[in-house]
Amino acid sequence: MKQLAEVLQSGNISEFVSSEYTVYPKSIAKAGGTTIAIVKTAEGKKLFAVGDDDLYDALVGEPAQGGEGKLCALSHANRLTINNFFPNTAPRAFGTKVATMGLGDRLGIASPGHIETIRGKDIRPVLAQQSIRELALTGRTYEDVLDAAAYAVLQEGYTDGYGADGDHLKKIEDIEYALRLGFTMLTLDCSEKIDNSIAGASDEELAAKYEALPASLREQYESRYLGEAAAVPGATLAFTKESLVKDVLIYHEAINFMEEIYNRYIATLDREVDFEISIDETETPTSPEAHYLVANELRHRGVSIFSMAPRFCGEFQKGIDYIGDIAQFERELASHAAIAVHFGYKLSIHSGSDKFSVFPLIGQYTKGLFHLKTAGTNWLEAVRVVASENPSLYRRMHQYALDHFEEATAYYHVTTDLSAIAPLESVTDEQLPDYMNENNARQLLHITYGLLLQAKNEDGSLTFADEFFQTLYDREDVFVEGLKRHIGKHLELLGK
Ligand SMILES: O=C(O)[C@@H](O)[C@H](O)[C@H](O)C(=O)CO
Repeated sequence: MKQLAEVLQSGNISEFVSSEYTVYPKSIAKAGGTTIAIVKTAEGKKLFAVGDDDLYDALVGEPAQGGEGKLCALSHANRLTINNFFPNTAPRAFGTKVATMGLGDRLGIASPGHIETIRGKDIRPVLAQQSIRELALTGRTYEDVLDAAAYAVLQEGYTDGYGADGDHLKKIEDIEYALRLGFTMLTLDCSEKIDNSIAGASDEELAAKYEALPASLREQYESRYLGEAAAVPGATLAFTKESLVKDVLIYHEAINFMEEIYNRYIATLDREVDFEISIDETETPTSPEAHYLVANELRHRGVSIFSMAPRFCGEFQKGIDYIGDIAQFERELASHAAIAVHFGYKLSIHSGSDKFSVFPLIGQYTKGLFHLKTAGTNWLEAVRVVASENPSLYRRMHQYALDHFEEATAYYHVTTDLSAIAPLESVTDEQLPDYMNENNARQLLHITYGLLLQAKNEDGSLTFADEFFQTLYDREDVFVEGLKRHIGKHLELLGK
């Protein structure tokens, strides 16, 4: 470590040679008289610091061998110190004028590869993006999520800014949890306030429900939407009394919820937060008219949003390409994108992983100004690494996923055909990575991530996770290249 201290202070990192550990060269940073760097050791990544002032004193670590400097854990406390001395390692809001991409990292190890993929492009990364569902399934916390993203930004010397999205939040306590930690994006999941029963209600039931609303409210809706046609350039909108009644009954409570959370939190914060509305995780596809209604009501109520995630026609399932009539998708996308432009926010594409057949349309109709959310596909790239570098582990994980698939379908909507997946015994080790190119196998491994990562043996040890993370640690170069290739394909087709 003495040599490392010397080369860090001299700035001649190229002279550093060690059999014990390697330095991430882009991580070298100075604040006052202290220099830090992230190093890869046999025991994991550490933060090395050498110096003698505030930053050095604030970092918690052990004296390094050789007496020069100290070796610190990539801990939550040290991350907060790093944030204080290096502001670019703290998340920020981006607003509506730049394209953004949610790069959800369920493992806490994907962000370096994401940064290398997105660096220099006309789009900014939301590296710290996880839903409460993902935290529950992986056993992680939002502190873990932020820590991992911040250390990745330090490791990669990334200075263009990154976001932190408390994703698919439904409960007040989860919203407050994310905001308390400094999350810079809030995705409000309104699915529990959307009344999906309306789609199948009889005319009598619809009339009774609608008449039960206050007359003043009904008159307000009717005067706004049944009078003059909505004038949104590029959007085809046609309200009828029948469609208006349904949309009001489907979304009225959700709109109230959006307004409540905005007024209670977003409007009162002393900092910028990108506020996203999610109405995508629901059975009811969002018609362009319904999208316009929600957006227009929010405007009338003074609610300003960063992005809106409608439930598009067709299927945006996890980890696989778009399923549906692409011509209809294009027609409706044109209106959805025009509505977003009209009201001054970005269209957000959830379950954005792998929707290659519609990415060019999304880039075209949003004019390159969108928010795209991915998460599962990044987990699957890690699984691909295991399939190529540790076939025995992959086979055990694959079998476990087959055995526990039904349990996982409680969390995610998929139409996976397990019978279409090639039997493990028919696949050679060299062919294992090909599973990640087959939709049914992709969804099998996608939705079982929580069960796989938290599986335990009878003695309480982790069945797969320790070996899984060690494999990814040993072959992080393969993981980075896989993410650059796969997420790079997303960006290229989106026109970025
Ligand atoms: O799995 C989750 O809960 C999230 O990744 C969620 O699916 C996210 O909002 C998303 O759409 C990622 O593609």
